[in-house]
Amino acid sequence: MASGRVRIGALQVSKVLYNFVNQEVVPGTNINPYSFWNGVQTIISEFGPINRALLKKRDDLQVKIDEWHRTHKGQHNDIAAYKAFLYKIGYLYPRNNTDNFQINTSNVDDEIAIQTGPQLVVPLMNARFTLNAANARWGSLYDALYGTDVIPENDGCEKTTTYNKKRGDKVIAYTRKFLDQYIPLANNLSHVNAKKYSVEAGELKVTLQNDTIVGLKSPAQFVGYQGDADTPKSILLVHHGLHIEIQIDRPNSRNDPAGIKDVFLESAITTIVDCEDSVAAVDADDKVELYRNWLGLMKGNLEAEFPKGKKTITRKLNQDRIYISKSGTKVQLPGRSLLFIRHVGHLLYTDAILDKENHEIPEGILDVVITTLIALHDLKSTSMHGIKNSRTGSIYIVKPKQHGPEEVAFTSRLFSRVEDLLQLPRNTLKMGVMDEERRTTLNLSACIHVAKDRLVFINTGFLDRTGDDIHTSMEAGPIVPKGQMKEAKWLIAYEKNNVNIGLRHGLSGKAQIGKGMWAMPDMMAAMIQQKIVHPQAGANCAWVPSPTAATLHAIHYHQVDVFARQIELSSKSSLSNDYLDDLLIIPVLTKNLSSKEIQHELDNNAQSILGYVVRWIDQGIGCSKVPDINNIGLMEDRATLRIASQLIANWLRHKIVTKQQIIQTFQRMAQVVDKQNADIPDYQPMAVNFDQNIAFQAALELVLDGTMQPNGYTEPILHRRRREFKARQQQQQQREGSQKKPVLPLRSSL
Ligand SMILES: CC(=O)SCCNC(=O)CCNC(=O)[C@H](O)C(C)(C)COP(=O)(O)OP(=O)(O)OC[C@H]1O[C@@H](n2cnc3c(N)ncnc32)[C@H](O)[C@@H]1OP(=O)(O)O
Ligand SMILES: O=CC(=O)O
Ligand SMILES: [Mg+2]
Repeated sequence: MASGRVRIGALQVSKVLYNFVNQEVVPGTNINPYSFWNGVQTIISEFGPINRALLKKRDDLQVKIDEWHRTHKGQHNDIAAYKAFLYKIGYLYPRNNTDNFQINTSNVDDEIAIQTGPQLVVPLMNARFTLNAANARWGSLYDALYGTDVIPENDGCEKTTTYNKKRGDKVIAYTRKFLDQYIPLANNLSHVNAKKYSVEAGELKVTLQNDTIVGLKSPAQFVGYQGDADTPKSILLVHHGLHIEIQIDRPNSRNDPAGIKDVFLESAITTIVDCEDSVAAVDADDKVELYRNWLGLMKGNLEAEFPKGKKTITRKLNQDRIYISKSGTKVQLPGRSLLFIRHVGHLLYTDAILDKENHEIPEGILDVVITTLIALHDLKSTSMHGIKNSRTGSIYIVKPKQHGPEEVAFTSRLFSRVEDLLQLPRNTLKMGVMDEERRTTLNLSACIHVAKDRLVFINTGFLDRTGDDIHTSMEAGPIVPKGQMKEAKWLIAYEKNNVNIGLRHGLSGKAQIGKGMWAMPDMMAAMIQQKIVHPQAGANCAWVPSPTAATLHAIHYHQVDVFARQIELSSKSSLSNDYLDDLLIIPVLTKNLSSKEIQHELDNNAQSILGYVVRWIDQGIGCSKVPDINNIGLMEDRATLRIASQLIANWLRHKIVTKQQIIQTFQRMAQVVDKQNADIPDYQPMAVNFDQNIAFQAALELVLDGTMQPNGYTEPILHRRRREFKARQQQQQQREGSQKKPVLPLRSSL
């Protein structure tokens, strides 16, 4: 047995994982480590082979679909024939079997069941960001407006090194308007004219400039306050189930007539801490790093120390917020976002544990056993800091990249076995199902059915879903450029289908119907304009990339009453719509592209692939902001990489581009990316030696071998290449005999 491993029965567990579990996780859980590891062994031997069989089924179906397209050239538009074929091979499930049921999930926290609002996603590898995300339940509207393009930088309103009063005044005006819209005063009076907020006999009173004293149009919106009733430090209000806090601090209010220092919005109601597409975790060391951060969240003691400006900051989890209610009793509101954890999908295998045949085990199995063991600290309230995640005793797991009902059922059975192992009541483990693979979308009712007692969300992960659409139909013909995908008929149907099916099966009030990521982290004005479509479509939540985006997107849930919208949608006959035919429309090009259009698309994708991959391979960073060809910083993760690489692979397959053209383009764009990254310490330029640069080779491989990747996933190549990079780095360090440099010098995992 290799050194660095501990034998547990037939398993070989890496020491770093074994020690972490036994020394850091188990104490306080009342779990016997011996029984735990034995149980893990049994689960792996039972579920490992099924995992493998499910993956084989994916491949078998893909082979049949490829063959059908090859033998039915140009017939992909014959939906009836295509559909009949998909039913025949079992890709499509019969429709009517599972149509008539409601989900039955219980013990769900309010944040999921009855609150609507932004859902933040954060890479769990990065403790600094993760803490920020957990604390993003509450966000400053003043900061979110002042710091972003929602207030345009023109007319003297630029962001300057010191406070720009003109810009600040715009922020204040925007916020007062927000208050007038969602917390209106009686008699159509305005917060703009407020000079004092106070509490009298349990009611909020607002004194205006002309000394009129007015209450709220709906007095029930006033929930509580902090400080003295006559001169409160903060006023707590509520609208659409979301809280708003007016903070009053005259000396620090920049001469605001009412002494308002800031307005805080309840923002990231839920957060997904991510072990999947936004992280680069390729071995036991990486996995333990992730799990240790999750442990810190579940024990409430996660901390990160980092330099900011001239100071060193120590970031911790925020406490709950305490107010005095109207009637003088205590009001306690969660200070932190309700956390989900996103595991990896069924495809990944990890060498953190080897099975009896010396094979790597399915990483999804490792994720569920370890993260659930860790979450016992939350369920058993072992936190010394009074920090708690679920108040209903649930553990929220997002399971990504599942292909159809069989795979969802497999996950649910696996969850049950882990519940038994850790003596948890059935359905403690809740499942969020990413509707992000074609076979899941097409059989969504059946997927929900097999998880109906533990389902807490369905979410349109449109990025992976786009990648899967391209790969599945690889042989059908050349696919449209990325920018045109938004208008594709299948995608429009997919978004509607998800909401419809969610409502049909009674998710409203029990589980979230969620929408996808805003992938332009710096374009907040555009987000304010566009992302309102998510609540309008009946979605309880939608993904945002940052706390600032969460605060701004929260405004949309004040604008739209999602539950009212869901009732409206449910009463429409369209709820019974079956979008199947539209979902099957393949986005094949219908007109020839000019060589200029082709090269532009190739350049753009090459730049984003290289910009993302070089940080993934060399620095272990799984989510980056990468400029596109128009210099707009885009959030890139493995799902966006899947789209870009599959699209170019598809164009190569259909001779829209040549291999030579791709290589030349990648070499040219590597120089652009090298320039963009020149300021990163220790950055190794790709353009120095293309043949030897692992990141460059990985990027190219993703495209040139793209058609052969399972379901178009990027993980196999990324993981192999990152391991290669780490090994090379280690060898180099050994050669240099350097003790100083850590193996992963550049990871920003503070
Ligand atoms: C298809 C899918 O699966 S989508 C899901 C995966 N995607 C994600 O998880 C997106 C997460 N977002 C991120 O990783 C980042 O926001 C990026 C990479 C997009 C941009 O990162 P950066 O360029 O470093 O952001 P930027 O410089 O604008 O802001 C950094 C600040 O914002 C905070 N921040 C940014 N994103 C987040 C986040 N998701 N959660 C918490 N804090 C965040 C950081 O903590 C930092 O503040 P600090 O200095 O006080 O710690
Ligand atoms: O995971 C989200 C996606 O869009 O993919
Ligand atoms: Mg995804």
